[in-house]
Amino acid sequence: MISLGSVSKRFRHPDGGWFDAINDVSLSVKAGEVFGLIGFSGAGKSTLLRLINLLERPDAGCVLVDGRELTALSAAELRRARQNIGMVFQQFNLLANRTVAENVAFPLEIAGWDKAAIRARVAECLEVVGLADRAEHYPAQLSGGQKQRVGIARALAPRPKVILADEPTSALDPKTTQSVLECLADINRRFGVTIVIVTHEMGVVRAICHRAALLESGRLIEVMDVAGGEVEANSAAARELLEAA
Ligand SMILES: Nc1ncnc2c1ncn2[C@@H]1O[C@H](COP(=O)(O)OP(=O)(O)OP(=O)(O)O)[C@@H](O)[C@H]1O
Repeated sequence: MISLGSVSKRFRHPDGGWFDAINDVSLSVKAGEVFGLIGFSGAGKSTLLRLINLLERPDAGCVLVDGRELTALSAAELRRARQNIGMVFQQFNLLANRTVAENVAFPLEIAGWDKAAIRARVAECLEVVGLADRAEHYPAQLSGGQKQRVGIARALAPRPKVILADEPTSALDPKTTQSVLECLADINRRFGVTIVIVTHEMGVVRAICHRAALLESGRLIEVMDVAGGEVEANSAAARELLEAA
């Protein structure tokens, strides 16, 4: 479903030099997989996630999603291709002056859906995340976990094949974290949506990932399998993260 071929991304330092945030990373994510990107702070996890939908454009390498080479598309084609890729953010990024239903409707309005189809799809997605009774509430009236469920419903609304989640539970307490991860796992199982999730916690990898890539200083260290809730890791960096968990 997702293939990154030798992608690299560098940023300019304030001192004028360059900083390699992602260095020659290749990896593939299978259709229907929940795939983690894990590593310590500054490892390049968020940058790599944003390279998948070209929110960051790689300086080198290619990005394929669902058989399309995003790096080769025109701006208009890329806008359409991105409708196939939902995104969930750490700080939820909800529109404060829109109700829950209006937030979920937002990407469908942008995509030009008609009003009746939007109404039906919003109701469906709020049902999936267990917030049907909050449709007319505003974000400020919700708990953190509920806000993130709205974020997930909004990402799911355009029927994407891929959802990218950037530290979706980092702002939440452990119990709420569990329920938000279950919500994502449920969406993966029921609709076969491929999910890539950035985290610095092995607990998150154990809870919902099928595999996870470990990043360090912008490089891919290893791709770990997760079997029966146990992470199979070989590198010293992975063992350090496992011990910290
Ligand atoms: N737009 C940018 N301009 C300059 N430097 C950037 C930019 N985005 C990221 N970086 C740098 O690239 C490196 C990787 O950042 P990134 O956010 O991808 O790491 P991360 O592993 O997600 O970290 P964290 O867990 O702290 O969010 C960091 O050193 C960061 O300061």
